[in-house]
Amino acid sequence: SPTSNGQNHTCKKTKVAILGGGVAGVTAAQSLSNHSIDDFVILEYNGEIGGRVKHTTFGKDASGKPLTVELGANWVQGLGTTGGPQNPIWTLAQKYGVNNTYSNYSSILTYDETGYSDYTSLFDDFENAYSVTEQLAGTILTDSLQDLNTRAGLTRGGWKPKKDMKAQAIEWWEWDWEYAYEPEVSSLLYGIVNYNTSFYQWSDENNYVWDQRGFNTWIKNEASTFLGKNDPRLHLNTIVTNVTYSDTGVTVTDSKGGCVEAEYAICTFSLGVLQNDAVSFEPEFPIWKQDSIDTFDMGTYTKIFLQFPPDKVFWPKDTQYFLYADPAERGRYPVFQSLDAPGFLEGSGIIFVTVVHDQSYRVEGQSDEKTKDEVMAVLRDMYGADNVPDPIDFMYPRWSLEPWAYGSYSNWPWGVTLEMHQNLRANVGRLHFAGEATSAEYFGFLQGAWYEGQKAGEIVAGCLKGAKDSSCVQDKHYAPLHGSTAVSEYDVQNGWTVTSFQTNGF
Ligand SMILES: Cc1cc2nc3c(=O)[nH]c(=O)nc-3n(C[C@H](O)[C@H](O)[C@H](O)COP(=O)(O)OP(=O)(O)OC[C@H]3O[C@@H](n4cnc5c(N)ncnc54)[C@H](O)[C@@H]3O)c2cc1C
Repeated sequence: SPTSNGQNHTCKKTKVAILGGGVAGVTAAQSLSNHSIDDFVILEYNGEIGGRVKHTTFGKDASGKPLTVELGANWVQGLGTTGGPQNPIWTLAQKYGVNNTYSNYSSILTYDETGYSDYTSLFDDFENAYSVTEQLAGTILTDSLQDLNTRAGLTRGGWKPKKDMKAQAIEWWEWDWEYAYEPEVSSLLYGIVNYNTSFYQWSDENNYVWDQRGFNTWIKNEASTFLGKNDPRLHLNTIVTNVTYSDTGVTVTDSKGGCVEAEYAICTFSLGVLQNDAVSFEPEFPIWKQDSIDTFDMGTYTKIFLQFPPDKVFWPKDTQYFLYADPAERGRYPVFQSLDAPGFLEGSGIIFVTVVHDQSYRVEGQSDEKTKDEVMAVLRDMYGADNVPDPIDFMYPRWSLEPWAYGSYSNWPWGVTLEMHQNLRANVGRLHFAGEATSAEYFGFLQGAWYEGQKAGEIVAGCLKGAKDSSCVQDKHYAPLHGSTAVSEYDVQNGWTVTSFQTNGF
């Protein structure tokens, strides 16, 4: 029979179509399951679940066995206290015995293009400024003041790196490394709130996962508590191309012409996927929704892996991090992280360097060879040309180009309100949204995806149980969105003498 989107075959019918099998998709399905709603399908682009929690093999250990490294999420961020509140990701990582080690951010040495150079005292300067900035964010929130960008916030605290490349390297370590964007474009208010919700609510520890089964082992294990082996509800290698939604249902088509007709759908595609029109939505999203998709930022975070002969490791083995201040370009190969350090992949000879945003685009757009040459030149500046042999393996992912992600994780641009963010979260008809980016409190983090997936699952379960169920809520959205200067204030005192726009339009 013809389907609602005109295709001439029968659609598979189900109650809920879950679009994407990352953390949010899996927790959404788990919520439905917990409500005894078992009639759902998960449509996933890749050949396995986990989404941006993704690993690959890289290099070899002493016995010739390939090693596993994480291309995406790598840390549990904000753990929690025993008996106290815990990050759900930490609870699950412990439940499945995921191997991890405390990231000691004090275990760091600093470098510039001449080699080792101790500028660690700048950390204290930054952190003093940051405390002032935190207070400021608190005032902005409680007094509903206008948001600032983080640059202005840091300046208020007395932090002004200007052209001092060492100070810029410190700032990159403290800010860009987490948000994947510069302070200039990041919200002071929501950047600080985002830090505090995880690190003050639970604990300020970040544990680095080096489990050789891969970090996504907890997702797979958790999914197997409600999905059977080869469960027919899990459709892997399925590329969704069209989502047609209304107030009565959602029809989803994939690239092979397969189709699912559902009473509800939960879309967990990344902000990058939504921004890049990788999937068509019919009807087009309402303006309030589309604007919010286009307003939030999708950051890119690229880890570049190198393996050296384990007996020729040239960096201090007892140290976790090495910060490099490039003399000309901020954020150019700034943080090297050793996996051949106590508690990690000891004896592996693996080190990796991380870049974000513009440097990610640059690196992801060029050849492996070119990037390798650049990184090697930096390492030889840091440690001396004679000490640094050629790597025996080299690899990095290209997140900004992945058609199922188009980036790594979202960031909150400055000046953007909570209402605008709510428009990103809110459902359109029976199409609901969840994922890292829809989390106001934990955007960018695994916990954000986890809570949002759970929330969407709860709402849809409530709706399926009966429209009167109190958990079946229409998400709030704001249209139009107010917040700029009132027209009456466009006057001479405010430097505005042209009045024609008021009579003739803009
Ligand atoms: C490099 C990197 C480092 C990170 N580091 C950390 C970290 O250390 N700690 C932390 O907490 N978080 C980290 N994150 C963020 C974390 O990985 C994400 O917040 C989380 O995994 C997002 O889950 P999600 O379910 O919202 O989205 P996703 O994992 O993106 O899930 C969405 C799913 O939809 C699928 N999909 C997309 N398009 C289609 C389509 N057309 N058809 C069918 N399926 C589709 C995708 O394949 C994917 O599986 C990092 C992310 C990256 C990339």
